[in-house]
Order: sequence, then structure tokens, then C-alpha cells
Amino acid sequence: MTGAPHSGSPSVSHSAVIEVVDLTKVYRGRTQPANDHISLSVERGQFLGVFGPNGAGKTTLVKQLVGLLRPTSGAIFLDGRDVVADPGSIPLKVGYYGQKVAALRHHTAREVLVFTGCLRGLSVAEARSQAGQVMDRFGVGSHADRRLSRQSGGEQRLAVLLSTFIGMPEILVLDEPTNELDPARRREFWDFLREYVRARGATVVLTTHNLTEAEDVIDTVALIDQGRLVANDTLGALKRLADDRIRLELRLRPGIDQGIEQALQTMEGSVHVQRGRWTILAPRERVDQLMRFLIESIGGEGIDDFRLVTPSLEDLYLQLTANTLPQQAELRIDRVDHAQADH
Ligand SMILES: Nc1ncnc2c1ncn2[C@@H]1O[C@H](COP(=O)(O)OP(=O)(O)OP(=O)(O)O)[C@@H](O)[C@H]1O
Repeated sequence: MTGAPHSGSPSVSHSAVIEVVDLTKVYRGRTQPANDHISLSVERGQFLGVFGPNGAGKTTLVKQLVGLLRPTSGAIFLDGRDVVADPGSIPLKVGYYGQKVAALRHHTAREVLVFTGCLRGLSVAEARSQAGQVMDRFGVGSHADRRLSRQSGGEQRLAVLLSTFIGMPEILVLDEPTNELDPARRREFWDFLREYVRARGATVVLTTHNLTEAEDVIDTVALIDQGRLVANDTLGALKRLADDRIRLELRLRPGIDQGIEQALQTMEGSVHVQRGRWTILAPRERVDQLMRFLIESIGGEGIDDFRLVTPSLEDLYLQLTANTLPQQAELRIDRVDHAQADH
């Protein structure tokens, strides 16, 4: 991806809780920067989603935000304080969840939560009370007093993830928080996070590959590709920039596809077929006509399943990272049959 990032606001703001200024990180022994001149800001109460392909530089960025990695050049300010020169206040202000839990394996879930609370200035009684509440909510109760090393991967991560919230820090930096959580706990986590942010007025920076779930909570997007910030704006602004066509997803009963394929070619808009699933992108004003056409030519009984959706964060992501992920860049192509292209 080339060119300046799309941004609707100045990249650095003086009212920001987090300011990243021209940040570059080159790991020892590497020539390619993992973060390449990144500047962005996060306002108080804002929820920033940081996205990008594997190896794009997301973890490198968030580790520098919380003082765990030293920038090669550039600066980071938390509430106006230079993170590199003055790292002392970070643990009090920031709840950080990283991807590794190894160091805590010999402690129980409850200990991890209570220790964290005490480090953030709570009394033992208050830390115990907050730990009990959050563990009850996530059903940790039965294994709260077992060492993490004797718990499953998901249970270990959940305990460490929940410790992020103890002491109610005003800034959260969460690196892939829902990895390894089962679907019910993932849903519970997003609900909990939304409530926390509302109640605390918290500022959040979150990385995830789960764009569909993140879309419901984020305000702004930072898209990183090969170390560079390629897009930074509100979710709405970026989606409008990407595509404002409506997407019709359709699954037809076997044998129907052949009959309508030719007819669909005559329609305006993009058609994408993936192993029996049709995706049709149409301008908003043509959706009525498209639906009528499908019902008339196929009949309701020929349609197994369908949904009409506006472009998602995932569509936006695939479009903006199209240069890195060429096989997924179907949005602007008029007709691609992935079932054939895959072979
Ligand atoms: N300790 C390290 N030493 C050298 N290179 C590293 C180190 N950690 C990460 N890298 C490299 O820096 C780049 C960015 O890595 P980073 O972990 O920040 O990516 P990411 O966007 O978080 O990826 P993922 O989505 O896979 O977690 C990658 O090329 C990675 O191989």
C-alpha cells in the first residue's frame, strides 16, 4: 500500500490522551521498520481499533504505547507525559493486556487479579471485591483458586484479561483480547467492555483480527500495513470512502446457480461466487430491481438463505490491504469466481 494515510483530522492533537509522533521501530538485526513514521492521536473517551495483516506492526505499536518497547525514533505521550522519559505512571493509568501469560503461570487466577489491583493502588479488600465481581460475571468461580499452569489456554488468558480491568484504569490497551475465548465468553467480553467504557469514560486502543465483533465498539480506525499507517479516521468516514454499495449475499439450492448465472451477468454491479455462495454488490438505487429480478427468476423456494448488508469493516480492511493480500481483493473486480481461482 502506498500513499499518505487517509485521515479526516490532524494526525496529532494537543487535547489527546495518547499522542504518537513520527514513531519508528526497527528491531535489532532487521532493516525493515516494524513501525515506520507513525503519527496518530486518541482523544479522551475514544475507542481506537488498530488493524492490519499478520506482521503489520500492531503489537510493536501497542508495546511502545505502554513502555514495554523502546522506540528507535519518534515519541509517545500519555496525558502529555513522555512514555520513554517517564514510564512510572503507566501501570497506574493503563490497563494493558498483551498476548503472553507465561510469567503468571504459577499464580492462581484470583492472585493475578488481586495483585494487579494492589499494584494499581487498591486496598487488598477492594482488590478482592473487584476481582470477585468480575470473576463471577465470567464464570471463573470454580477455578479461581487454581494455578494458571493447571488451567486451559483460554482460562489462563481470561484471568489475565480480566486483571486488565481491576482498579478501573482510565486507559485500556488491549492486544488481541478475544483470542482463545469461546464464543459465549467473547460475546460477554464485548458487552462488558462496552459497559466499562461507558461507565468509566475510558480511552481504548485495541488490536484484533476479529473485525466483525470490533465493528460494534470502535469509533476510529488505525490501519497498519507493513509498518506504515495507511488509514486513520472514523469508522463511518472510512466506510464511505471504501464503498457505498449494498451487498446481497445469497445461497441457492443446488442446481439453481447455472440457470441464473448468465442472467446475473447482464445486471450492473459486481458478482462474486464462492463455493455456491453468491455475493452481489449493487448500487443502492438498484437493490429493488435486483431483488425483484431474483424472486421472479428463481422463486422464493430456490433461495436457501439471503441477507442484505452494507459494506463491513472487513470489506474495508480487505480493500485497503488489497496490495498485500492480492487474492482477497475482490471488491472492485467485476466478476471473480474464487472456486475456480483457488485451484
Ligand atoms: N522481537 C522481534 N525481533 C525482530 N523482529 C520482530 C520482533 N517482534 C516482531 N518482529 C517483526 O516485526 C514485524 C511486526 O511484528 P508485530 O508483532 O508488531 O506484528 P503484528 O501486526 O502484531 O502481527 P500479528 O497480527 O501476527 O500479531 C514483523 O515483521 C515481525 O516479524
